[in-house]
Amino acid sequence: MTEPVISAQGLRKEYGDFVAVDGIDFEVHPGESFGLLGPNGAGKSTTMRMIGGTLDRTGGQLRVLGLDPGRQGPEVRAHLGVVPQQDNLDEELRVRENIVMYGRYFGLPRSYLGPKADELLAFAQLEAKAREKVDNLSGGMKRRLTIARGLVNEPRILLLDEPTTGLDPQARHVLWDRLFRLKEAGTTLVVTTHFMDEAEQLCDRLIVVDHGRIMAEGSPRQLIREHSTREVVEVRFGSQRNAQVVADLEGVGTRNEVLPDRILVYTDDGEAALEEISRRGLHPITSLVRRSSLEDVFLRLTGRTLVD
Ligand SMILES: Nc1ncnc2c1ncn2[C@@H]1O[C@H](COP(=O)(O)OP(=O)(O)OP(=O)(O)O)[C@@H](O)[C@H]1O
Repeated sequence: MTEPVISAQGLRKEYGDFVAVDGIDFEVHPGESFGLLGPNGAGKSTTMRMIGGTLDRTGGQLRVLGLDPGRQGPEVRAHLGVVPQQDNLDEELRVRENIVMYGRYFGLPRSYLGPKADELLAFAQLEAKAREKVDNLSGGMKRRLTIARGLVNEPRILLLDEPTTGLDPQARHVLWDRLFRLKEAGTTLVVTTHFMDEAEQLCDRLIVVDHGRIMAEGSPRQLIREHSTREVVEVRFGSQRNAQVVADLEGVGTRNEVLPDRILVYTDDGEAALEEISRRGLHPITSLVRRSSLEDVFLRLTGRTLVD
């Protein structure tokens, strides 16, 4: 097996008395797309900042490309691309200049940066916007520019903190496509997200985190297989009746979850479960059968939904 590009053992971060990251272990291998999936406040950004060497850990071991980001921050950052949660583009500069100036911080020569900026603008589908003010870009374009900027030093690892939060569905798909291309080209991606669809789209392997701890680890498919059933039936009886009806649904699937607006019936055969529900004389206002997702895994592991 190849050496991991990131390895954490017992990684810990305390803010005063508060434990934000509570002794987590994980490894990221070259070329993989690795995810940290968890709700707001789970400790994902804190972990990313420790990897990027901008926040000191308070305990445990952390190695990034064989280096200690706590003590060798600049050396580590030379090989990393960072896409923070909030776009921090320079609004004073035009689109292309944002990439060039960022490259200057790395001490990269202008002869390299000119052609590199054009290559990255093409990659980010922003050639036509090269001379625009950053302010005139849409949210999706700003994210793509932040990613392009993060690639200026040809990083071995790209850290993406909540890459598509706040974007509309179409912009999210364009972004996922760009990230998929990077991964195909061999860049290791580390992605934090609280969107299960994003984790399923992007990640080969992920850790599910909650309250600074790892709840589970594996590929999306493995996690679903281990912690959920093949299918889920979602039935709605109206907010008043959901709680009454749940007892009548006992045994239809292997497990039920009652959410405020619906009941989830976990089963390997959704159509058969629906037939059983109507055989029992229960008539939901709406029903649908779907495949299990990482949202179901999270609900199973924590008793809560990912996005409140
Ligand atoms: N500087 C700080 N001082 C005190 N507490 C902090 C500080 N930074 C973060 N925290 C707390 O640590 C916990 C983890 O925060 P973190 O930002 O890592 O979570 P997250 O999983 O990335 O969530 P989000 O998506 O909301 O950023 C939160 O409860 C947060 O309030």
